[in-house]
Amino acid sequence: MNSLFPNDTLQRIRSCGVIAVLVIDDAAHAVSLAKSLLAGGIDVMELTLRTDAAIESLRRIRSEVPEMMAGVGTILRADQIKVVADAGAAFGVAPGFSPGVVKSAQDQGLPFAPGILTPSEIEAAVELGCRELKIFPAQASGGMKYLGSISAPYNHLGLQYVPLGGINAANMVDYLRSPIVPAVGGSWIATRQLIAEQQWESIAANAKEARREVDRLREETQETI
Ligand SMILES: O=C[C@H](O)COP(=O)(O)O
Ligand SMILES: CC(=O)C(=O)O
Repeated sequence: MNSLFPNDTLQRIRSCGVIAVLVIDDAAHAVSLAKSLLAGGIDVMELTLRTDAAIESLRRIRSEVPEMMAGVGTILRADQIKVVADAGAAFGVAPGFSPGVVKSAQDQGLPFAPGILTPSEIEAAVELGCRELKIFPAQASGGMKYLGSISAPYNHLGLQYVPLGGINAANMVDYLRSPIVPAVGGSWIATRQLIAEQQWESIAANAKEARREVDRLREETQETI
């Protein structure tokens, strides 16, 4: 097996343009959260394994909000991959590159994007067969200028990068203009605090704002073709 993203999963991520990265403390909030994101036009989310509620939240969303594509983030150990795959995650990601985690994702057939920040990490990930990568922390490391520079030697490989870290409605379009970026990810749409306070309208409004940025960019690029 491999851990490549199937075309339809990648297409869904590209079409959404933004992955809502979530830290959820209470699985009872999961369904309302997913519905709020959908109301704002965001249908791809990443539940981070930073809290115990992430896996139960994934199960509830899969069963009650099937229109949402839910992946899992912050996968730090190889043994977590089976739990994530068994719970029905559409994909897995991590902030960094761990060969053991990548190999476990390949064994389980879970689409997986490791985090990279250096040429050596890109090369190690490519050597293991990865094509979809996360770049973290994107803004602090130099934003799209850094990503454009670091990715240049590998452009012939068709790698795809999802930037994460410090991204928001004001800077997301800088990344999305690049053909090597199918989507950005970020926690600004639904912060841990907004979720804990059940601020569903604010979350839907943030999602809508992000959606507007993606749509505006699409209109602009079509106009210039
Ligand atoms: O720790 C990283 C976050 O999950 C994603 O970055 P952000 O909070 O800057 O959006
Ligand atoms: C930061 C990130 O990429 C993750 O937690 O998976």
